[in-house]
Amino acid sequence: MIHQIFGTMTSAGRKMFVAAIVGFTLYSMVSIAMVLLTVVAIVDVINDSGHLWMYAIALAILLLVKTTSGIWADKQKHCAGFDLVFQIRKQVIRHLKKLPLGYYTQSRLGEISEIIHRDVDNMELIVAHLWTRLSADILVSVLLLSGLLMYSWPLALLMICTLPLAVLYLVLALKYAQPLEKATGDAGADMASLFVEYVRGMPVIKAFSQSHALDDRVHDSIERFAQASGKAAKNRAATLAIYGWIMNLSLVAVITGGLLMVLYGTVSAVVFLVFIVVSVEFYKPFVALEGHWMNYLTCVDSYRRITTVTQAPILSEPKQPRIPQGADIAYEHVTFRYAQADAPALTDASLRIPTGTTTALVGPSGAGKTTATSLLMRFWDVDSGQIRIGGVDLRDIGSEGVLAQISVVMQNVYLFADTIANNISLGKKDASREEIMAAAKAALIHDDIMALPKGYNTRIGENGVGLSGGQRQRLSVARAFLKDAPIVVLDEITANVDPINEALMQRAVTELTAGRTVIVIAHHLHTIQSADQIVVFDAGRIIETGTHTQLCALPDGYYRRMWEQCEGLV
Ligand SMILES: Nc1ncnc2c1ncn2[C@@H]1O[C@H](COP(=O)(O)OP(=O)(O)OP(=O)(O)O)[C@@H](O)[C@H]1O
Repeated sequence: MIHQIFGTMTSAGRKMFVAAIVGFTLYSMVSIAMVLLTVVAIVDVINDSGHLWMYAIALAILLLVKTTSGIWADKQKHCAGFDLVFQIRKQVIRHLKKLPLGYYTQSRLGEISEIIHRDVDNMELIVAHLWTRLSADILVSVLLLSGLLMYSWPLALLMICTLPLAVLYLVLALKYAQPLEKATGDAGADMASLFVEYVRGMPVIKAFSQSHALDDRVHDSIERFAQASGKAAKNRAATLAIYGWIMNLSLVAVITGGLLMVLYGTVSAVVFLVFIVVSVEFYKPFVALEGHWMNYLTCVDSYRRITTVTQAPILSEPKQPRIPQGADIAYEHVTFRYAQADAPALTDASLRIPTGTTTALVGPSGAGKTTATSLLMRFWDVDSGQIRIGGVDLRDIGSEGVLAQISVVMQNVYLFADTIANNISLGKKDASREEIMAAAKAALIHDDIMALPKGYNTRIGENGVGLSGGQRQRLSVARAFLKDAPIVVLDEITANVDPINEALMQRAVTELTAGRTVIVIAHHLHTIQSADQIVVFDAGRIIETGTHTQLCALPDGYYRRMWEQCEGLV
């Protein structure tokens, strides 16, 4: 981890890191020099040497050097820490962009946001608060100890007599603390992701307030986090107290041994006094060690979570992407299984969709219709077989190339907190206002937009401005018009819009799909009778393919039974 973190920092960041260590070393050395000078001054002034003003000036100069080096080192350490956080955050975002879209349906958004915010911020601890101080402290301690050993080695040995035991205790205690810190971090990430789910699902939660299912999960997660962090905090407090006690036994040893040596005349009272004062300075880094180590554990834990994003597998992209010739689609013996699933969602599926035709995918819930369209958009790559657009394998076209060929109109339309115009121009970033308006007119949403307070410049979400379900769907049709891709994937509208909106949507969609290759995930059989091809899925397999008339003519066919049931209901 340490090696990788240093590799992530820029050379300017690394320079600031070294500068911070130099600054803190200077700061600590000057602090010790001031203490020693004070002791010498007291002895000297008591002996009436008359150097009082000289000592006062020397102390004032040292104080100035100490303050300046402290401020400088502090600034350098924070800048080095920010450099690291900035670089890691950029790395995470770069990788997030490369991840297949399928990753986002699997992974929880709250968790990703928690990693980008809290875990990446935690990495600043490691550089700013841990390594710079620790490196400087270790350097100063070694220098101090060498000096004191030369000054009076018996007292110096007494000063460090319990230190190895204290450090050994700390190492063991922190090994014990590691799973507690990990549990706290994981519970925090879990709680954050549930909060996001909770806020996003608020309308549903309110509508089904009887069930309280998510309420209970949120409360459980809060409790789990409180319990985990409480346990970790108790353990920290106990570790700190015991560690401090073992270490301070050295101080008792120095005082007792030193007093005996003064009594027997082995050392002078001044040497003894110097040792007591310097011991306090010597122990300071070791007192801080516990906190440093805890920070280190936090960082290791955060780094582990960051790598779950930065090392998530990405789809391989072609060095020289090929451009499809035409908009016909071919599925050849496609098999695909989701990462955590036992059975494949699609098995040996083969299908040909000629350019400019409409194909409806039908079948019971969970049959594999959405998976088939997701694979076409390269949200994931197939496990075996291949999918081709215009005769070229999707893996040779590359993710960007594939998505450029396809417009998607889904039931759940995501709108960004931006202007209506920018929401439409997602399909074509450099679109002019005229092009945006033409697309909106074609999608029969122009009049609705003009009725909004600022027309196309109205921001979604501002002053409570929103769009109805039907309007949102037509806005997504406008996006598709603007994108003008040769293939359209359409999730057929279910009954969640009113008849007027549904009729408008149907007209807009008919206009959009004319002349394009269209795949419709069909929920109503009576809307797809005129499709050029109907593909029936069941348990991940394509079991029937044909026109409505052909499929109805199949004796005991699956589609025929579905159709008869549907007719019966009508
Ligand atoms: N992200 C996912 N991770 C794991 N399994 C999934 C995922 N998405 C779908 N599945 C599973 O894959 C199978 C096919 O699902 P798919 O969504 O393709 O069916 P569908 O025919 O579109 O269903 P529906 O009409 O209800 O949308 C189902 O068993 C489903 O549980």
